Amino acid sequence: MRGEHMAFPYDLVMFDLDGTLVETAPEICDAVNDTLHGLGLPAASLAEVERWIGHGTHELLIAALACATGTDAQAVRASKGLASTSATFDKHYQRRCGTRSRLYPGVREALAFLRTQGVKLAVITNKEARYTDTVLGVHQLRDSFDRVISGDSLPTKKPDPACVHACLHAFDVPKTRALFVGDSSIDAATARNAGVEVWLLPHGYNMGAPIQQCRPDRVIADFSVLAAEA
Ligand SMILES: O=C(O)COP(=O)(O)O
Repeated sequence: MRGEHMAFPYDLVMFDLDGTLVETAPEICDAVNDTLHGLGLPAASLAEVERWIGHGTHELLIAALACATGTDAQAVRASKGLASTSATFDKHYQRRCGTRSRLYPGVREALAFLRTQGVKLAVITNKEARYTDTVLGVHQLRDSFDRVISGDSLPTKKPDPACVHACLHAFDVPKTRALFVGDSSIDAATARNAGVEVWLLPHGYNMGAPIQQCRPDRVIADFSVLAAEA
């Protein structure tokens, strides 16, 4: 039931970052191509980069190098040059962060609204913490969340449910009062593994597959739906 006197039905909302709160692929693509160009390798397309998002930025770099060199991820992982290429990419990505990323419409308003409802807010991303921090910083989002868990914050990353369990435990919220909002099959699997409800947005990065295939509890068109729930 909805109505102006109804409270928001969750005490904790956990958001994915890339493709959910922030459109990050264009500047990740720039940083990848800065790196590939420096190695004399062919550029990646934006569509390819969008498909590689989901398992963390280091995995994305490995996928890009495999594609550009015509090898596979295993060969790239075993290659001697990976550490220095990774360090080069790191510089490029830190420099590119904030140049071509943008918040999706309604994000700031939805977060502000949920705050007024006393809802605890978390980011759960597979992005490494050093990049998560830069992206949240350039978009003035660092103070918007009660907890941020990145791909290297815990011994495991999504779809392992440990990240969700950590938030439930930190805020003493039962599973039934927690919601995961994401954009991919990884987010759907994380939420299911943790036993919490999952809503997915169709505007992000789902490795090229339609979001309906993930069978979320709901597909939501945009962030206005979050405010409409109260
Ligand atoms: O960096 C990635 O590949 C994934 O990030 P996400 O978990 O925020 O979608």
